Amino acid sequence: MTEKKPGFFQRLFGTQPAPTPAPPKTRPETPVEPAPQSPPTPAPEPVPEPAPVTLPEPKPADHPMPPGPPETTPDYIEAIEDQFVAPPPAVPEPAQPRQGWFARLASGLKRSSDNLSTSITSVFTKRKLDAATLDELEDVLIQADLGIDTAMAITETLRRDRFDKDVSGEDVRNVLATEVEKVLGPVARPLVIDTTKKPFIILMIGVNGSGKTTTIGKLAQKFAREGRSVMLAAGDTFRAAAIEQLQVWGQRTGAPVIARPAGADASGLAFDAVTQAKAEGRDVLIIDTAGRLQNRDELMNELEKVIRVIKKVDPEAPHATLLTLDATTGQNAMKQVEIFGKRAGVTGLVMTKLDGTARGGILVAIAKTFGLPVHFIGVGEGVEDLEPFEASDFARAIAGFDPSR
Ligand SMILES: Nc1nc2c(ncn2[C@@H]2O[C@H](COP(=O)(O)OP(=O)(O)OP(=O)(O)O)[C@@H](O)[C@H]2O)c(=O)[nH]1
Repeated sequence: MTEKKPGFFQRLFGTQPAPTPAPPKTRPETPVEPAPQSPPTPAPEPVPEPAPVTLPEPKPADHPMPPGPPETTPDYIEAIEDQFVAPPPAVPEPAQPRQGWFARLASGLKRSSDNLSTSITSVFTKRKLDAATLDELEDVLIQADLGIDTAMAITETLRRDRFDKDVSGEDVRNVLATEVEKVLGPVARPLVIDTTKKPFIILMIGVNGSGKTTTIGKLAQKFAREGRSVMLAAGDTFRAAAIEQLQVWGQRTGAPVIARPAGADASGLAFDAVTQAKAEGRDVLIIDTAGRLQNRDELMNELEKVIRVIKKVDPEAPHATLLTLDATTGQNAMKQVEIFGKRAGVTGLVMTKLDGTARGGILVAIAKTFGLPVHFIGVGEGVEDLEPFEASDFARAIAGFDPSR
């Protein structure tokens, strides 16, 4: 059970630290050296040299630079090489207190909880609980994507306990929180890093833009804070921007990033990354993959190939295959779980962008239907906006209650 700390209200309603923004999807900016000042007169003084830039010692063994396809621009290669030669040291960020997370969870789920609360309140104004009201409530819950089973469980509980009595919106939200927690409790399982695996290999999969790369960055940060040595593999070789985005996260967290120029073979890169992480005795290797729609057969074949190739180096790997689900995709997320599960053997879920939707209830329907572990949820783009999934916190927040109590 999560420890409830004092001072939450102050954090919830007062100021809270601005979350660290996610790195941009554009190429990271190369520091611009100051232009030498022109001398005021045409005197023959030498133009002052710009201050030398001190870089950490290069670690070439960490960062091999495999050849890229000929179409790669020199510009791009240079940018990538810069990352390899001079990885900046990790800047450890202070651990954030958990109360901060409750505030982010509540505000992230606000659209979902407001939507539910408003609908529930409108159903339960001046009414005794009768069959028509229960039907209306069931519709509201189904429209909120909670799934038919959970919607029925909630209305059944109310029918049994409160039929023909006055029922307030708050009573209903209490039942909602209890039923949602019942569904989510069994799937709220932490991602356990098995330390006997060196490295523990995590494969991150999902449709385009579902938040894989961002989630990898957030996870790398968490693992680095836990004192683990992390390596990242930029397996989304389709998009140069995705490689660069991962490299920014690598810089931020001090994790070396195995990358090849855009267009390179993703399974070859995965093979090299696993081999290298093994040779270096890394604790965790997180492999990014290109986003793919679950109905694109050839892309799903490619994903299967990546997995086969990883297994050549370590037959038990990947030790975790995490599917990132964008909550805003609503019902389509159900299909994604089904197909990625069949093709790639999903071991756990990360639901992102719960802050960008009023349909956070979809997580409940997914939990009920598939029973897959939900390890983390994301409620924003910042590095602090991803946390291990806790059933009661989520259930309370989605029902519009303070999750810290
Ligand atoms: N609001 C919000 N945005 C998020 C969250 N997680 C990720 N994002 C944003 O979603 C966008 C896509 O995230 P990426 O991490 O690039 O997604 P991806 O799955 O790697 O994308 P592809 O490389 O196209 O497959 C970025 O702008 C992220 O900042 C979240 O929890 N909340």
